[in-house]
Amino acid sequence: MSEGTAPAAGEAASVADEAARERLLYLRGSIDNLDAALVHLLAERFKCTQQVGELKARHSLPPADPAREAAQIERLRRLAEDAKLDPAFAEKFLNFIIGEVVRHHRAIADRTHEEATAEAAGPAAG
Ligand SMILES: O=C(O)C(=O)C[C@]1(C(=O)O)C=C[C@@H](O)C=C1
Repeated sequence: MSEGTAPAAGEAASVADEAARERLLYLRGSIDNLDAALVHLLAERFKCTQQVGELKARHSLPPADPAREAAQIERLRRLAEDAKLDPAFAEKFLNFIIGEVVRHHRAIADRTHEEATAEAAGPAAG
């Protein structure tokens, strides 16, 4: 190439750097969208489990159901494998979420029990 038309080595590198920066920004935009979707999905899941916790507390059902959890984990590991996601990670993630749900269930059960006890004791004095 004749002098003056070929980009200098430094110029080529900065074009490549610029393309890499654009690609990084593009990918980060998708990551931000996916993180937002995850937050919304989790919020909906916790809305459901809140109702499950209240139902369980009202009917004196145990907060945790290990058989159900085992079935969920087996199913999620299968789905993860199909989706080329590490099944061990999927299992850890589900266990983390369920652990939090069970903690909420226990708090709801304690509150429900306290309310029922107070009601059975009759109107408070004073
Ligand atoms: O399905 C239930 O019984 C729930 O309480 C929900 C849930 C879950 O988060 O998926 C949580 C705790 C149980 O051990 C099993 C499953």
